[in-house]
Amino acid sequence: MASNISDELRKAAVAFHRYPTPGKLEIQATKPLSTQRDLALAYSPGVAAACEAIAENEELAAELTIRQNLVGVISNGTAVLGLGNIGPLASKPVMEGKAVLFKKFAGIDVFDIEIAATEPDRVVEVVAALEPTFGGINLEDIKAPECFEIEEKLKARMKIPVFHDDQHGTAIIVAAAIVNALELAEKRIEDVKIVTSGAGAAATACLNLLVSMGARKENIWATDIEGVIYEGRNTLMNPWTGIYAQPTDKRTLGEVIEGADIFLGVSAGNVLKPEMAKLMAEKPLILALANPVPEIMPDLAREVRPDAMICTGRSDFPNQVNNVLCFPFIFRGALDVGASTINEEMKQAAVKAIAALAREASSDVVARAYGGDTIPFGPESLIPNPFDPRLILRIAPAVARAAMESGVARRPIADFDAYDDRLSRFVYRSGFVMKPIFAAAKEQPKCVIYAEGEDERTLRAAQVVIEEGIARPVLIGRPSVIETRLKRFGLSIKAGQDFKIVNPEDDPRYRDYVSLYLERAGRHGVTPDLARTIVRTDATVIAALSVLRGEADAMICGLEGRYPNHLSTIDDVLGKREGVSDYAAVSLLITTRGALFITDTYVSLEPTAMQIAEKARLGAEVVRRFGLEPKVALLSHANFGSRASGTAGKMRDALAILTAQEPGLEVDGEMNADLALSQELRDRVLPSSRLKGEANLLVMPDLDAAKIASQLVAAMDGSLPIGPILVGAAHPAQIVTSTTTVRGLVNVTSLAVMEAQTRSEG
Ligand SMILES: NC(=O)C1=CN([C@@H]2O[C@H](COP(=O)(O)OP(=O)(O)OC[C@H]3O[C@@H](n4cnc5c(N)ncnc54)[C@H](OP(=O)(O)O)[C@@H]3O)[C@@H](O)[C@H]2O)C=CC1
Ligand SMILES: CC(=O)C(=O)O
Ligand SMILES: [Mg+2]
Repeated sequence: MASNISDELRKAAVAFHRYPTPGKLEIQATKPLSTQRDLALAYSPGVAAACEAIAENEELAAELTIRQNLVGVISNGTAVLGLGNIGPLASKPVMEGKAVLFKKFAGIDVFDIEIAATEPDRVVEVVAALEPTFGGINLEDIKAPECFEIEEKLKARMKIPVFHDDQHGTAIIVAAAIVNALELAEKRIEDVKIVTSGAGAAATACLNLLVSMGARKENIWATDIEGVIYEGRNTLMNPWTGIYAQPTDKRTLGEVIEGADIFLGVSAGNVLKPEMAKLMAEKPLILALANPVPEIMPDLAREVRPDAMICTGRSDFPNQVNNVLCFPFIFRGALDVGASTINEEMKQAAVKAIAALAREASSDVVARAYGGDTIPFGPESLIPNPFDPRLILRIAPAVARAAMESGVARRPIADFDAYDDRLSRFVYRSGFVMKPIFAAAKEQPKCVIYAEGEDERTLRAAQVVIEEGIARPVLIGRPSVIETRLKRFGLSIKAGQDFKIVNPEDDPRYRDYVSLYLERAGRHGVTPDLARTIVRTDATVIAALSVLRGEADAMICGLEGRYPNHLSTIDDVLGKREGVSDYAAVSLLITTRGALFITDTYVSLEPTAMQIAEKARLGAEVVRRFGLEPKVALLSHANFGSRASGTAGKMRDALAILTAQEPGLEVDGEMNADLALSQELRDRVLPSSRLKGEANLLVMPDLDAAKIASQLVAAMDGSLPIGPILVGAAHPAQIVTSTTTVRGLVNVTSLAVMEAQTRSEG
């Protein structure tokens, strides 16, 4: 039964599931339970009030419980991936996995439920009885033909969406891929020959959807473990697949594959042989979707059919056609309008949204910003990448609208702009913020030199950066120390092979470095003797010199020592970017409300109005790198002239300067922080404010305010801090802090690489 995955991946996956706690999920309370009063509200006696309210009006369950955001992922383990009938208990990792995907991609909570029942009526009884618990039911990995009967009966009985993911999630994403592939191949769905391997849950639903889109039954050839589904066959037949029976004496996949435009594999690994692929029509589409082993491995298919468009269900090849691109988002839309079902209109809306997203022409900047397909639309990129944050933004509203228009929405959305805003906030809160930066970095990894190359965090970050193809690291440090530590920490990267070392105690470029340093810093009180010592001992100087000499594209320092000292070295050696009068440090916090940028958190103690305006402009530049439009608030203790104090006046002056310099920038001030984050509050004070919605860049009047505010927010909210991000240097240079984590270093590395790419383009 062992599936064909490498030993290395198998071990890593088992460890992943085992540590640090068994499994992939846990339940978290969303209300505090720290006092007796909390307990009285959450539990007896207070909870009775919520119960009675629902007993009187059941719609209130959507407001008083998690039901409307809770989906049951339910399996009986009879068709688990392509592993077959391995039973409900063994299916649990997949169901936990689906639960995590629902949560990560769409913010939907899930109880995974594995039931020990195979007889359809029994499964129906168990699931139907769960209706009070859930806002929707996602049936998973239940084999055909039982799955058809189970779903049909549940749909008839339940007033919430019941969706068999392997049927419809798969059909939707397959249809989207086919729409796009046919356009590229210049073929029409009415004309193409479609051959399946598999005639089960996924295959049947895919074919039904394709027929509803124009595919012709006489062009469809379904095969399963017994071969071709033909008229008169009486083994392993059922009414659902029977409709695709062909009047033919051909009996095997090998016989019917000839001239096929589309191979749809939803069966088992390695079923499509290279010699069969050879027989397909020109520019064929090969959908080898069995998991974890596809019907044909992409390299093998490519070898025999260089003209083919090839998709698999896996994350490690391009064109991942997997229902993960659909189920989180179709449920998001359905739940958000209280849909009673997921109907054909909603499915078609999802197909269109996915197909259109893949084709969306995006400028370089937008493609990077969204971290989606860096490969432009084409044979290698027929559908969006599962991490494309636009998936939720496009599919959920399209599905919600279709539900409303087709009359199945119990809680229609009144304001779609506000809904879009809510979805965007979800996207940017959930760690997707860094995705575009990682995607951009991986596209063209650059050479990054790390000053503190012996630090454990640098070594661990280097391992990640190399494995993920984000950058080519150079570590400053003693080779023997680095080697010993790599061994101690169990890291596999190798000096010379995966990364380079610059050894300050023994570097042939030493003399050149000293004279360059003198050239740059000689007028800052550095004598030749001092220069010789510094270049041997100060890793930040060495890092900056190698960037200046073009030996590295970007530098990172700051794990040790003080921020101002690192900045002053960078200033001595690299200097400021042309047209910039001062540096700024922008801190990004991924808060529970979304991404919040704060400037200047490290550089200027008491900036002038002119400097504040510049910091706002540099901050806006950073916000744009994340694909966001800056919404800038100049913060103060006063609101729009409410007090005549000095700092309020300074922020007002800064606004005037900024508006003159960059009239298109959405900025206002001076204002309090609460006004910056609430349109409603702002409307009460200055309804005509140029700032709309929530500010995402807060410009602080001085360093105290910036540092205190960012640390307070991070500590109270548990926000994820990214940065500080240094702007204003003539070459890419970043200064982290002594508390930066390994993940933090990886984040800053990606930002530095992205900046280096922009410089080399410019
Ligand atoms: N990429 C994606 O998003 C998805 C991929 N899949 C994959 O599709 C496959 C099928 O899933 P599903 O439809 O839910 O399961 P089902 O059990 O409902 O259907 C499986 C089908 O494949 C056939 N089959 C099994 N082994 C072979 C074989 N060696 N040669 C030819 N046909 C075979 C079965 O035939 P018979 O019944 O006669 O035994 C049956 O028709 C799995 O590998 C699954 O991982 C499924 C859903 C989504
Ligand atoms: C992806 C999926 O649902 C499956 O392979 O079963
Ligand atoms: Mg499945």
